[in-house]
Amino acid sequence: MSRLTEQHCEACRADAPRVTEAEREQLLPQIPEWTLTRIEGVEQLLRCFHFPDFARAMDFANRVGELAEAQGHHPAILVEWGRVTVRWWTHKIHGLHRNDFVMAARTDQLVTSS
Ligand SMILES: C[C@H](O)[C@H](O)[C@H]1CNC2=NC(N)=NC(=O)C2=N1
Repeated sequence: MSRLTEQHCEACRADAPRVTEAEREQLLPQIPEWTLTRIEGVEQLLRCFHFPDFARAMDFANRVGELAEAQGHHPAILVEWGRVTVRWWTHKIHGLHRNDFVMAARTDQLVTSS
């Protein structure tokens, strides 16, 4: 299987499977900076990105938004002075799909490409 950064999101349906425990163990090492968390009962991937000021935080958030639009899969993004918090989960299945791991890895690439 190719690396997460080389993959694209698939169209998500309400009956799509959540990632299994085994898949999670296999995928998490590719996104070591991300935290597995549960918010209001929904499992999500979370990472905080740090920047020198608000303008560069906003610029990064906009690039995450462009990535989301291109892939048809969207995060929660909190923009603060010097910090952007990104959370990925799949709304339709109220949990984690492979898409969320792909998007977390692709989000990391935006930092290294900035
Ligand atoms: C109609 C539209 O494609 C769907 O609602 C997409 C939009 N982006 C999405 N993003 C996320 N994170 N989860 C979804 O279930 C989802 N569904």
